[in-house]
Amino acid sequence: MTVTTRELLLSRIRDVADYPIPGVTFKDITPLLADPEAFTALTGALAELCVRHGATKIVGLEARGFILAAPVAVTAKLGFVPVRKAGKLPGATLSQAYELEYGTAEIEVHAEDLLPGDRVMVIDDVLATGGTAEASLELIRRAGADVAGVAVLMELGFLGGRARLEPALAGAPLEALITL
Ligand SMILES: O=P(O)(O)OC[C@H]1O[C@H](OP(=O)(O)OP(=O)(O)O)[C@H](O)[C@@H]1O
Ligand SMILES: Nc1ncnc2[nH]cnc12
Repeated sequence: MTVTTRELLLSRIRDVADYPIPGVTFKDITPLLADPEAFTALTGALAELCVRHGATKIVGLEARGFILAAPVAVTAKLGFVPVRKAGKLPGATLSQAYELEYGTAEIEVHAEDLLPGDRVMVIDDVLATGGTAEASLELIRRAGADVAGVAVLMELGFLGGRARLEPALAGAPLEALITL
């Protein structure tokens, strides 16, 4: 990704103070999505990382992760598997509980959508504490698939998510287009 593309993405992210809790600056990506040049550059850069790391399948994390992961999967010509918040998927699921920057949550996947032999790249908008990504890697491995890596638009470096995620990555790459 060029420096200009990184600057374009950075310039389109909006800071919203004190949301959803006082003291937390929320990084709103909607202005970036609304700009076709920035959105295309973003999905192209993430798709390139998926191909570079040999992914054969894309996992997107509900909800903001879906916005990026679906166009990335289409661009990279790979299948897309949704990891959803608990209680949303109709079939037999694997579940994983985890702690968020603000609260706790549980995510699920249809185990049959991930197969032994799949090399899965996880796509999300933000890596904050790393709890969501960590839980998704657990689900991928429990389904019998391999982890190709994790790629996010933004890493909130000051929250230490990279260090938390390291054991679960087990040598797989964590890619962030922008680190704040
Ligand atoms: O690294 P973490 O501390 O786990 O935080 C990052 C996660 O938090 C946000 O999702 P959120 O659960 O707020 O849901 P949303 O996508 O539905 O807004 C974001 O989209 C990531 O998935
Ligand atoms: N500070 C933050 N901004 C945007 N998304 C987030 N997800 C978790 N923390 C976040």
